[in-house]
Amino acid sequence: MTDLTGAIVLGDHQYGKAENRIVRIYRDTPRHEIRDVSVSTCLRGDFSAAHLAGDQSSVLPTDTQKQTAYSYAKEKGLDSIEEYGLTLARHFVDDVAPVEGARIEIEEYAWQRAVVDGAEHDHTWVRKGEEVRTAAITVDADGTWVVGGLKDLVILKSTGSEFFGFLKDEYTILEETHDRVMATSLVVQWRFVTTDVDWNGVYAGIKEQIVATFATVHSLALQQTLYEIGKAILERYPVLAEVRLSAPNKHHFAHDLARFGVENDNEVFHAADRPYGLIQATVQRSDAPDAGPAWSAYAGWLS
Ligand SMILES: O=c1[nH]c(=O)c2[nH]c(=O)[nH]c2[nH]1
Repeated sequence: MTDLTGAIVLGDHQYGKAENRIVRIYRDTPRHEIRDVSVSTCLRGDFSAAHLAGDQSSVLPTDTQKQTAYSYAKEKGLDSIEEYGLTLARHFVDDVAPVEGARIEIEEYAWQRAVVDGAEHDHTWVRKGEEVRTAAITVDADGTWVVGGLKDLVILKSTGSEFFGFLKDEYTILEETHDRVMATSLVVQWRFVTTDVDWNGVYAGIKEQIVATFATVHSLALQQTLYEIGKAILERYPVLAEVRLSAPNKHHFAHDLARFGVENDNEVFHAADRPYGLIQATVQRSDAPDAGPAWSAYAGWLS
């Protein structure tokens, strides 16, 4: 082994307040509205003095970033997480001198209006167990990047899925199937090429497209389904350059009931927890502009 002798220097660094849990109630009329988000703020620039000498003169405290995130939920509003994140990111870059770049990562948790005596209630909601909406906004001297997305969209089809013709070697015991359950918990993120967007409308359309494509594509593999989902999203929305997808294959194994003399024609399954196949793909336009720092994560930096 060769010992290394080079000088030790500070490399990439960034800092901020992760996972501010902000709930914004709009109560200007008797029918209230709710927004429930987790906001991570991250500042980029030359903060080396703080790391190397304990000099905080360029450091806007993470507490200040947190207070700004809360105040902006009232001052600027929270109509869409993309617009709110853009406003926050632009503020840090434009108004705080040492800040060269800002990244804002947001998750939004959906609430559904409670139904009481057959009518929607004005100020009570039930938390939706569905997907989490996500956004990642990056602003720096070179530009602005918005990535929208969702995660934890758990979806299952009970037929219309096959897996056969795969490569086999001496360790292959998997049997080919022409009818299986396909289930996953989707993470999908899409990169915009503009900020002139109906954020909430596009989000609703993309979610609808994901579900429809998963349901209607006769799948020969989860890989094929992911590509078809990404392609359908890009075909529907010219404001997008690229879609990234990650999908655990939530295996459902037909349980052996023959031992009891009971037939099991794809009716009773063991829903396996782990291990799981993990299939990931990027689907993009051939003329997609450079992604810059769009995918350069904050909260998941080392994960
Ligand atoms: O859709 C699938 N893709 C795979 O790559 C794979 N591998 C496996 O064992 N089952 C599956 N299913």
